[in-house]
Amino acid sequence: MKITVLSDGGWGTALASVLCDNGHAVTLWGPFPDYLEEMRRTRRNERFLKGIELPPALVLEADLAKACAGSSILVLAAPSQFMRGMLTKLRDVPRESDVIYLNVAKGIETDTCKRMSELVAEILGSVRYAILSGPSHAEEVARRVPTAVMTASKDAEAAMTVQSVFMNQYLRVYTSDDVVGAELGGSLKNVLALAAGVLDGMGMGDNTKAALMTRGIAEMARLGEALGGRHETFSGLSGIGDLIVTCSSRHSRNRHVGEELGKGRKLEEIQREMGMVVAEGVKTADSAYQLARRTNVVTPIIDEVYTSLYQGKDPRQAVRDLMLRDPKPELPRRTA
Ligand SMILES: NC(=O)C1=CN([C@@H]2O[C@H](COP(=O)(O)OP(=O)(O)OC[C@H]3O[C@@H](n4cnc5c(N)ncnc54)[C@H](O)[C@@H]3O)[C@@H](O)[C@H]2O)C=CC1
Ligand SMILES: O=C(CO)COP(=O)(O)O
Repeated sequence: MKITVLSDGGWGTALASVLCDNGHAVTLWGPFPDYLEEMRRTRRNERFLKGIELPPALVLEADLAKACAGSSILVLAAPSQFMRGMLTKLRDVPRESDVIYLNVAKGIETDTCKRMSELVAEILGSVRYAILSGPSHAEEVARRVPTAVMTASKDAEAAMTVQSVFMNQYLRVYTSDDVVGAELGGSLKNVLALAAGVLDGMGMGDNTKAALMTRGIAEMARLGEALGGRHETFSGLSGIGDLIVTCSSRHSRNRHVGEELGKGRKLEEIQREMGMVVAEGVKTADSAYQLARRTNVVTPIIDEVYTSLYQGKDPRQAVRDLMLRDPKPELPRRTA
């Protein structure tokens, strides 16, 4: 099958390698032709996925129309804040009529607060859409470390196609029909990963991290359900699974940003140091905060991340305020 991966970040590159391993004809497109040329010369993507050799069969193509021609799956691998621009370019390019758009980004557009499926529908209309999500750092998938993810689509056939195309001995893929839950799980966990990093940076303990993750998933599920996701999805790979990996992994960019903030550094300086590498949670904290206001869902941790990032609140004060919220039961009391 011809499959095109749109955007040359770490994740797009790792997934392109999986697809090459699985014997597909894979093309990788990137937004910067000069950088694509450098990758073609070195057969590496040192900017976004260090130390990994690109598969010999992987085609690198700077022309979007050529890259997409004849493809059965277009993997949308741009960070979410660049997705609108990429989809707008894609609209003007000839594509197969039954092509599957597989989003692998984990974020919510700022200003509009749109999930990626909403953005695809707005720009491309009613098309076959699926999302791939779950605990999966590019650095490990590219090294063929056993990993499990899920793909969600309203179109059962599309989900099964994605499953069969990506699945192999080191990548296990489950299917689901909960697109909203999967999109929100993958996006909201990045905001909590920032908080987890802040705790690391401040030198807090394992108890604190476990409390954050447990109360964090409750918050994600509450907001996710209010926005149309299924509660059970947040107990799965795209919920608690991804939250665990992102809050604890040395590979996580979001946890890294949080850790530097927790050491007292400024956000602008940390992001400048990361260059073009993206930590989605920074923007998603804003969208998540807005979505919680719209739905009247109580999201104390997301709110503290938002005020620490955007209103200059001291993260130590944020932790104190979370600890001293009104006492509550963990679960509502059983009446019978
Ligand atoms: N890296 C990972 O392990 C995983 C990442 N994801 C998600 O995949 C999406 C892409 O992330 P990564 O591949 O990690 O990105 P990255 O941080 O490795 O690379 C940044 C990407 O943004 C593009 N870019 C930079 N400036 C741009 C601009 N001005 N206009 C258009 N494109 C621009 C770059 O070409 C590159 O493709 C994100 O939503 C991320 O949350 C999901 C699962 C795993
Ligand atoms: O989504 C991811 C792993 O599943 C990547 O997380 P980071 O963006 O924090 O690196």
